[in-house]
Amino acid sequence: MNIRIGQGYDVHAFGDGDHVMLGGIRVPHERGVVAHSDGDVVIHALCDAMLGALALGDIGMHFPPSDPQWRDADSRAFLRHCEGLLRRRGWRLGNADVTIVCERPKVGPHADAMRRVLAEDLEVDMDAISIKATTSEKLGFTGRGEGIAATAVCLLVRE
Ligand SMILES: Nc1ccn([C@@H]2O[C@H](COP(=O)(O)O)[C@@H](O)[C@H]2O)c(=O)n1
Ligand SMILES: C[C@@]1(CO)OP(=O)(O)OP(=O)(O)OC[C@H]1O
Repeated sequence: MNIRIGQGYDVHAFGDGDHVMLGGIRVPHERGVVAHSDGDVVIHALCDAMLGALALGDIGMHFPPSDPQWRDADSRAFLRHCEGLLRRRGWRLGNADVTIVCERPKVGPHADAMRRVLAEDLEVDMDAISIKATTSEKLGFTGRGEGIAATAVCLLVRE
């Protein structure tokens, strides 16, 4: 088989702070997120999608929340690690598609900056990375503004 698919999902609760990290971009917001690392749900969901495609477990198995080494970590390091795992096995990322779920912050104005950062870390063209967002129409935990979620799917390819 020369293609593999993976999917990932991540949630962080909002907490104290003045920004959220999304796709490696610092997005100003009146809340931060509660997390062991920098709490970047986009990158965490993307890592889980890539690890899922490789059947290599999940992000918590590679970077345990119990390990102080990852406290306040820049999630881009996790992404680059996952990229190395797939490349060493002969795969490359075909494309990835991410959906961020929150009422706020507004994601649209930052989406291209996120795509640029993620494409750089994943060593692919920017058009291989899609970032979308939706509210949940004020329903559920995202709708009440209690937290932020992201889902990701990716396709791995090899010739
Ligand atoms: N945090 C968000 C949420 C949504 N968007 C953009 O707004 C559009 C409409 O959202 P609905 O939930 O009302 O469908 C959505 O398609 C996104 O383009 C956003 O940028 N940031
Ligand atoms: C990223 C890690 C790093 O310890 O911790 P968190 O920042 O809390 O994020 P989560 O999405 O719960 O993933 C688990 C961990 O791998």
